[in-house]
Amino acid sequence: RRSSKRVPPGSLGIPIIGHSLHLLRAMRANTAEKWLQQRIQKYGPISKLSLFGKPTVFIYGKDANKFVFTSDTSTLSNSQTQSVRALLGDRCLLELSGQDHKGVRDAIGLFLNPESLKRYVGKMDEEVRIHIEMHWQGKQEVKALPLMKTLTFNIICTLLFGIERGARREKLVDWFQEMIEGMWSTPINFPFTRYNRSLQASAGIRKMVNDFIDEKRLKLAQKDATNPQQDLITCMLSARDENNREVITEKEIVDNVILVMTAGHDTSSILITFLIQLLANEPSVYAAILKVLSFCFAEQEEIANSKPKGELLTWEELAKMKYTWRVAQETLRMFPPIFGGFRKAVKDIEYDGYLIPEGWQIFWVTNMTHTDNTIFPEPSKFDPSRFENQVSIPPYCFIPFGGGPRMCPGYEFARIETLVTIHHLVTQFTWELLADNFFKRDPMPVPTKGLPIQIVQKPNVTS
Ligand code: HEM
Repeated sequence: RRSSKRVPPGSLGIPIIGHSLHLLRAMRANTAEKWLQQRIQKYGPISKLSLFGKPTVFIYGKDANKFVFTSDTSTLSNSQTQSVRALLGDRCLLELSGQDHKGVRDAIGLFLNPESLKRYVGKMDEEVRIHIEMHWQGKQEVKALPLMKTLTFNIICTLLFGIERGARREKLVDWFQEMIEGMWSTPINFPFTRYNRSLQASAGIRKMVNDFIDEKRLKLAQKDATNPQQDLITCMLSARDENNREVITEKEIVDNVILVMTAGHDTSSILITFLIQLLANEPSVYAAILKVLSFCFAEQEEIANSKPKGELLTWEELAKMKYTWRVAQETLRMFPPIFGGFRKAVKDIEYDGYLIPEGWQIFWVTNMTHTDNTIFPEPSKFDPSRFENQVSIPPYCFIPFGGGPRMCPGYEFARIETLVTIHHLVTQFTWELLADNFFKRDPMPVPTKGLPIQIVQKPNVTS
């Protein structure tokens, strides 16, 4: 029986196209928040529209976030756009629910829980040092965004998947960039469309990941892998039920390798890029930031000076980088890499006096609570001290990593790679911006020119 409630106000727009082009255009012009604010003014806090071919309800605010992140699978399921599903695969975590979701998430979590991550800090540090030696030292100008993408991709390849440096890794990174570019595109599959190029890149990645799986399977059979949990692929291959049958199918391994690589490198690279932008040595432009920069520098310098030159960072030292992490959190508040996401109503839902019909999408947006001045006073001011007392921030209001059972499992991983990278950058270099700091959302926020910076290496560097 249908509820007597009515669906939220708004219009579903032109069939198929709906409001997707409006939203994508606003994101590219960096006016998506304004576009949504106009909807709120016109229709109120809950309204209907049509996005990526589906009727959708846009909701925002603390209660809306709580509803999205904590509703169980009998009410809401995860929902991706058609292009995301086609590119990442229908057995990746984003598509799974209930026990299927839990099983795969537990396997991935084996690598991403803080206990395991403690072991990775030194390796992560090595990767960052190699990267700085190859791409920063001896240079006067660099482009931060592409470099951070290379760094975070290399970290994931080495640490999580044990994929060695070389031609294959480089091919893989090219395909990833190509695939990601079409992820939020209109799914029109004709030769030369963005979506078509992404699909081709995704097929290339799939083939390569299948080859990695074959190699790791062989090593496992030869008992070469003394520690079956040494990388994520080997671990998923080793997972067995009581009858010694593989628990995770080969397709699930492929889909989730692609998901973790996508979710894990683009997001962190954007966070670090925005941190580099904020910590630029531009006192005339960023007088307020100068204080942040000097606090951050003092914290990192103290850690660098407390240890012998060349010694790798430790988990305990990362725990001391409290101020730097607050700067990163404030960066995530103002420039969340993930703009928002979708869930699907599994049944007719009554929400806030309205009916959300079964099958409709629900669109949640990070920025709307991050820039709400009742939660974060003076939201356009960059102020890391907001995070000094974490409990003062109400639950479900700071949501760069989502929340609830689907909350980003890579949170700690991202924290470690951000802190290690910023440690080396601020203790070894100063930098100035070489272009304006305008950015667009594509769909993640990216500085339009890739953030070119002029760098100066500090004398007597302690690294
Ligand atoms: C600054 C860095 C990062 C940000 C801002 C971020 C943000 C997010 C967000 C908003 C979600 C969706 C949550 C939801 O739908 O409720 C998510 C999911 C996910 N993230 Fe991250 N992420 C980051 C880094 C990482 C890293 C480093 C990894 C892996 C190494 C990772 C792996 C994943 C996975 C696998 C999911 C899907 C979880 C699920 O559906 O159960 N992320 N992330």
